[in-house]
Amino acid sequence: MVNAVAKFEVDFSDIIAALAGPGIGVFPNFIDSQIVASLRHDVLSLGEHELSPAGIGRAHALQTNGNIRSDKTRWLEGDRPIQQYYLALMSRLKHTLNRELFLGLKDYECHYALYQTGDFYKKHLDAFRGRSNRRITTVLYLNDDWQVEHGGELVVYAANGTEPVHRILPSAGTLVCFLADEFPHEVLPAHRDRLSIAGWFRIDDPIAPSLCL
Ligand SMILES: O=C(O)CCC(=O)C(=O)O
Ligand SMILES: [Fe+2]
Repeated sequence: MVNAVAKFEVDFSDIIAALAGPGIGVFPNFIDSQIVASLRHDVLSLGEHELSPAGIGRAHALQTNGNIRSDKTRWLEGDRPIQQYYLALMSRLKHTLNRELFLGLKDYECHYALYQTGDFYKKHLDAFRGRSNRRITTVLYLNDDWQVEHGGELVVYAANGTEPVHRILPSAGTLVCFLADEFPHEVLPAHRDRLSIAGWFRIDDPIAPSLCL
């Protein structure tokens, strides 16, 4: 099935415009529903022991802190064809971002995240300017038929304030993309299982080799 849909074309032009303009964009139906279903199937096929409590902070000082976030994650390493498909798609996006916006992105890393009932991720930034190699955050949601009453919204705040600028339902196929050091955001508690793939484009700047977040 993956091969049959691998030729599915994804248009990146709206993402380029969003990142060059406001620095954030929300793209419903970004990915074909068959692909989303395969990704969902892939994460649901993982056993309990294959998902770990999510970490906070830099890789070399990674700690888990259930007061800040309570989801479970698993990094995508291309173990199965559907993961390879998604990583290849993001690699194409990386090349397009570099070509169009001269961002010098070197790498992309992403993990599945499972928020079970009651799980949350308190307000945070994904990167701190000058102290992180993460430049752009992507989140793709995998949840069919998500309703407002299921909670679990991603609330994104203005760069310099407490004003929410986006409230995003984690609906299947929706992609959110934003500058990682500009937008504080939080995941509100979900009332049913909430699946996503959170990822980051990185500049692995040799000037700051030890900055890993
Ligand atoms: O799942 C989401 O909506 C956002 C997750 C997030 O903020 C993160 O993993 O850093
Ligand atoms: Fe985040």
